[in-house]
Amino acid sequence: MIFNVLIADPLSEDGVQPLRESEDINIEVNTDLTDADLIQRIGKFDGLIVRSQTKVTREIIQHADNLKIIGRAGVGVDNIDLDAATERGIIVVNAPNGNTNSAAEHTMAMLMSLTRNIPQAFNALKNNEWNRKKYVGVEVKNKTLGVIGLGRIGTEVSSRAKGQRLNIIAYDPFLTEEKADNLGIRFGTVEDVLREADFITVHTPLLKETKHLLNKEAFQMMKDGVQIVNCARGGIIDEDALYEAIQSGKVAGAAMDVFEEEPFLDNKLLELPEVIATPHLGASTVEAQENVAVDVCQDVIRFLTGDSVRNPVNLPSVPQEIMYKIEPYFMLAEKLGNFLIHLADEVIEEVNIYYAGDLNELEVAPLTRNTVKGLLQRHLGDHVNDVNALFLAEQKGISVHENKTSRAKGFTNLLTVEVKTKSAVRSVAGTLLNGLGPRIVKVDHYSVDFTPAGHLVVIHHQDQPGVIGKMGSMLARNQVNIATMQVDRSDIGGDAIMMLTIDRHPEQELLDQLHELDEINDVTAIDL
Ligand SMILES: NC(=O)c1ccc[n+]([C@@H]2O[C@H](COP(=O)([O-])OP(=O)(O)OC[C@H]3O[C@@H](n4cnc5c(N)ncnc54)[C@H](O)[C@@H]3O)[C@@H](O)[C@H]2O)c1
Ligand SMILES: O=C(O)[C@H](O)COP(=O)(O)O
Repeated sequence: MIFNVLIADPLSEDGVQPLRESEDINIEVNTDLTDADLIQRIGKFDGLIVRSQTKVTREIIQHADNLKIIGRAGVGVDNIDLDAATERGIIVVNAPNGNTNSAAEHTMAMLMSLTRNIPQAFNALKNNEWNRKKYVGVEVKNKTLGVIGLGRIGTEVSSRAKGQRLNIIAYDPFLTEEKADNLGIRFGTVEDVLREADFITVHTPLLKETKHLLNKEAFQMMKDGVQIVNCARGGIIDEDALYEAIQSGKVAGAAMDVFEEEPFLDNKLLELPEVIATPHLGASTVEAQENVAVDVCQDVIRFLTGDSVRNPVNLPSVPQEIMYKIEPYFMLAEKLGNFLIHLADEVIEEVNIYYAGDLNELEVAPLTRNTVKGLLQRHLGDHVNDVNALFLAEQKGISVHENKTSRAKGFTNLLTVEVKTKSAVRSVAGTLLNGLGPRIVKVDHYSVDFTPAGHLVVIHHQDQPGVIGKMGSMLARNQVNIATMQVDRSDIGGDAIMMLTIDRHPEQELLDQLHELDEINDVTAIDL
């Protein structure tokens, strides 16, 4: 199968080259598409790669009938409707590390330009104005830099700012006093940062909680003459409030790389001499663009050719060394889900997944997604995948729980899936046998041992002499060959199970005839 990938924003050729060379992928580079063009054309693409310019809206995603992956060559994914992508089972990947250094360097350049009026002075000079008095700046040494958001870029900025002898106070919901001590910075609340800093730089994503984080009230809390830097995302600062704070003299200046509306042109902030700005250039270096293009294109290739991705945004990221250990269990998890859904006659309300033995030691979230995918596939078909399995389960009112235990009842690893419906609890357990692949070893409380593949028949019957013979003759009369067979019972003469693997799909009529036998309570055919 050949996959079509659209590159909708300019990307470094270093990243694009491997896509071009891939035998499995056809690329189209078209960086001039309007929203309407995209809506019209997106249907034929399996992959879409963008930077921050293209807005991948819900409407575009709704028209993306074949889209499997959206790659963002950069960090921020606020230009992509993640919920819409997840709901449609489209994986979103980004390139979170490739531009950290460039963004941190740009932040420092902006801070230093701001404090020394470099852009304004240069501009004046260009206009033949030699004015040394007007452009007197301030030193940063021994002043306090407030950092809001101490992730990759915030941390890099802090370490560079320490080199400028700035004292750092930072707030991040994941920052502890201990971590701050190790970084040689001070830990504070947002209010501490706002009150104590001489310069404030924001490095958070744009989220509901960070939208207008720096607003009128925040500016009021700040020191008089504070200077602000935003090289993260437009919208973290309320631009109207900033304008007023500068006009009132509360804020002495601002350096902005990102804006609420981009492109940022004809904006009143640009009329203020205290504001310096760049057109979203934080990641615009040769090195950063090579890095992010390579990272995102590699992930797109990996995904489309069946490998696991390194930087998923709408799936928890699992380190390679852990992925390597759990990947062999993927098929087992999915098959157990596929099998079990056939035993549940009513609407599933709850799924419990028990990880035992070796599995107890592993990060099992991807296995849970595969199990749920297997369960939902019977009714939702290909619409369900790793990305949306848990979302769809939640949407259908099914609660999913993971449980871990070291006791694997004689197996080195045991994966048990249990579903609860209004009136029943059904379960199946499987293991991965060295060299033999996945095996199902328990159906409800019965012990069995079969490969979860091919045409399976589960028969619940009464443990009486002659049942197996009757069943065998009936299949023989219908030209159905039995490949493997397992029998187990709860007690002598009590409820029992037969697990058959047969060589072809059985007709419903045959299943009905089996069911009509007095000793047989239930017959379920399952094709895996
Ligand atoms: N200007 C550019 O060209 C450019 C380049 C790269 C990245 N960026 C942007 O810079 C920002 C940071 O990128 P990063 O790679 O460091 O991301 P990151 O995920 O490593 O760090 C973001 C940090 O913000 C913190 N955070 C979240 N909510 C917060 C809140 N309410 N208050 C304080 N902290 C909060 C998170 O805990 C996290 O540590 C993003 O918005 C990204 O899109 C811009
Ligand atoms: O979030 C990012 O990575 C930056 O904002 C860079 O955006 P860009 O790819 O459009 O330069």
